[in-house]
Amino acid sequence: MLSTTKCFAWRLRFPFRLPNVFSTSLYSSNPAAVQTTKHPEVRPLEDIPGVSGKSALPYVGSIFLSKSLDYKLDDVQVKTFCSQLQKKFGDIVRIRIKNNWGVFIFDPDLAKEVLEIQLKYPYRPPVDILRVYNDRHKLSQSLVTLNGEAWARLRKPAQQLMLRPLAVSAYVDTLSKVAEDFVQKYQDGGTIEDLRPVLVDYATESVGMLCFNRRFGCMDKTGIIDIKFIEDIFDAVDVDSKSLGFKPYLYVSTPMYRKFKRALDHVYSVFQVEIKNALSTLEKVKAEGKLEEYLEKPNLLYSLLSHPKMTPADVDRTLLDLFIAGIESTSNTLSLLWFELAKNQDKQEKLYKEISSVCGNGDVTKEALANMSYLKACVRETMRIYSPTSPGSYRRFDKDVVLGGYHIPAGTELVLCFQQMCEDPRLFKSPEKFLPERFMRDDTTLTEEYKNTNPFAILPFGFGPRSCIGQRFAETEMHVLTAKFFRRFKASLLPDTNKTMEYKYRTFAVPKNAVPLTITPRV
Ligand code: HEM
Repeated sequence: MLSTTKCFAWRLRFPFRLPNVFSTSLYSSNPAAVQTTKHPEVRPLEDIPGVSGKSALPYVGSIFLSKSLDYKLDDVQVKTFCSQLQKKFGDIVRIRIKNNWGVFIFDPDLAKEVLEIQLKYPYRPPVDILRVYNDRHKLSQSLVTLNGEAWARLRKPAQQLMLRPLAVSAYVDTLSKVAEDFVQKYQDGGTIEDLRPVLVDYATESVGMLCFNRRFGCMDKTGIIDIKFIEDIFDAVDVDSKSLGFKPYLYVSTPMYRKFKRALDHVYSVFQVEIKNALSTLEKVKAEGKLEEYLEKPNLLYSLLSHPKMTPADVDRTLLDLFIAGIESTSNTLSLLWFELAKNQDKQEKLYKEISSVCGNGDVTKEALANMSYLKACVRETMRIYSPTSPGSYRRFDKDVVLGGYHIPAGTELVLCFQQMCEDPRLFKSPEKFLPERFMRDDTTLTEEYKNTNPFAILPFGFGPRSCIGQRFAETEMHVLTAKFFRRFKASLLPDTNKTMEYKYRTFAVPKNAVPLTITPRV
């Protein structure tokens, strides 16, 4: 029998915490709006298959529901919980979330309907512990702690720079040298004891370049950022996200908050120095009349500072968000991708052939990457097998809407379970297999039934105005390094390595155990 704490825990393992739903004012549906959406064919929310009886009671319903499902509290419990909901009720499920209703969606066409509802300011629950830290230190809030107009004001300038198509070529230039240094480190081959930490170093070095146009020295351990602190930040965010809404750190200094504060103080102090140095370099090159030449290289910091609507404080907070979000995400996805490539030697060979034929004797350029469709399919397939976040995306509308013929009152919490969709054999044939070919239109090795995938079943970076702002950077970072590395080395798992990857969620999917790799230089 699960304890009450455990029963609640599923609710708190979402990558981005659900909001405090005790505030009824947020959730009371507007009767006028209900009327406008009513239609003879539109059925009420209560008709959505889901909980009844005690499990439908406000506040305590989720306890009864959890008891009625056979799920175990483990690191992938949100996944287990969602799978059980789907098994029991179907592809659209209504459950109680505190005093509100939550609707879980397992059908890509319904997910599409949700995502296509235009919202100027899509809401996402803020990263609370960071919000509190900022308040306490009288710092401005940032992308991950803001919503509404305040969020949009910060998002717009950063998005213009980071997600425009031209950004990719700038990123290739930025990242190529970092990736080359990574590959050089292993030029003689040998064994990498654990992939994750070395890829964390690469990701930190890369995102340091994005933010400050300078090398931090993470890959040769002379770095000014102590990576341990980044992990402490994610640990604390993770613990906070399981806190059942009880936040003692709001009143007393808890060990968890102290850990978070110590880590963020460190990162923030490095940032202060970096920003100061970057500004004095700019002053210097301006005084020397070399600004134009200096800015030939992409310079996010300068571009954000020059934006008329960004204050220096906004810039500093935006860069900090990018820096922190940018490390755990790509390093873990890369670890999982390389594990799959080492496990599936035939796929690795196919990738090697693509890289060699596209690059010839030349470098991995932007043009070359544009022609590496198998590489991109490998990354996509990795994110299908190991959904980077669990269970998927979250939406909440401030007006009533109709979805799949059901009336959804304003404030209902909608959870789009992409993780389950990605593992659904109706949507992806043989979902347990690593088959990048399913995303290759021109490939003839798989039959059409493998390839008939619905794009709304796999959205690892989210969708729409609030999707991942780092998507292009992250993809380029993974593509450049993977192309350079697998062109140079053949990688295999050690003979006693478990072929089933065990992983957990710490906001992002993280391998539970060390991932060792043997690498042999290709001649
Ligand atoms: C494999 C790599 C990555 C994955 C899978 C990923 C995934 C996501 C997802 C799912 C979201 C939330 C989208 C939503 O709520 O609809 C998000 C938001 C965000 N990501 Fe990423 N991300 C990755 C890499 C990065 C990188 C490299 C950066 C920074 C350079 C970054 C910065 C951010 C930021 C700042 C947000 C919040 C955006 C906002 O609220 O406006 N991410 N990411």
